[in-house]
Amino acid sequence: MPWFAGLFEVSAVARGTLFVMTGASGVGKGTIRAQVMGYLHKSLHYSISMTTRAPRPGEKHGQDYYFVSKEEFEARIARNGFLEHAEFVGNYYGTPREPVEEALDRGLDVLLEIEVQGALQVAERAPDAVMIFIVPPSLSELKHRLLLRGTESLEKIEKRLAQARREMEAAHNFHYVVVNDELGSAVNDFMAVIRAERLRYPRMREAIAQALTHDPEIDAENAVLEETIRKAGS
Ligand SMILES: Nc1ncnc2c1ncn2[C@@H]1O[C@H](COP(=O)(O)OP(=O)(O)OP(=O)(O)O)[C@@H](O)[C@H]1O
Ligand SMILES: Nc1nc2c(ncn2[C@@H]2O[C@H](COP(=O)(O)O)[C@@H](O)[C@H]2O)c(=O)[nH]1
Repeated sequence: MPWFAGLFEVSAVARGTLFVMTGASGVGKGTIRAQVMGYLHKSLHYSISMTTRAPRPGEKHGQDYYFVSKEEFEARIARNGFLEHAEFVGNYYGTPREPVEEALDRGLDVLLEIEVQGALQVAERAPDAVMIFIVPPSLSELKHRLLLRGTESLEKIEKRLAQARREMEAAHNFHYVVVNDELGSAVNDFMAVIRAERLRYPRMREAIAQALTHDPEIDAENAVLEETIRKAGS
């Protein structure tokens, strides 16, 4: 059997890739995600998380998060309804399992934007997931961004910053690191990771199978060219 025979047995839809973006609170994950989704909204499914934190002004249920009670969240934990979940500075956050599995099965890539403990759970449960760690240019800049964002009290900002120092020690567990200094460069780097991952061999099996086919129109032109060259040489 030729080496490429298996290429033709590719299932109709290749499973999508799971991309996990993590990093300290305030590093710019949500900002990068919004831009990336602007470019890739047709091929990348953003997983909407569930949380017990109260909505911030302007945040919408079902768009920014599913805002639920502690009881509802714990009931979902009990029925294994999360791909991952974690407690972060006094609230629960989690990724509902089913929509992620469904999108991956449909061949869509999926993006999670989650904190570090949850990302490490995904790395263990889904070893094929692509893990991307976002870092700030400095801790001073991280604090500056949280202060300017103005969505948390000073006390909560200090808690998030203390957590950030611990989280950055976990950076070695991730495949890629993107520095979010200048936003445009960070978005480009993030997009480069997605582009490169989409060119990995398992995703390119159909392209290789296609490369081994013939096109009758080009074959006919080739025959004419061959004949012309042969005549010119005789
Ligand atoms: N490259 C950047 N330069 C300057 N400011 C930035 C940059 N990226 C994001 N910001 C700003 O920093 C603040 C925090 O960004 P964002 O909310 O996206 O962070 P996050 O990592 O999603 O935070 P959290 O984890 O707390 O949800 C926002 O006000 C955002 O506008
Ligand atoms: N483990 C998970 N972490 C999540 C999820 N959704 C969001 N997050 C992260 O929580 C913190 C705080 O978020 P905020 O909206 O209150 O600022 C931040 O790092 C988010 O990325 C999730 O489903 N699981």
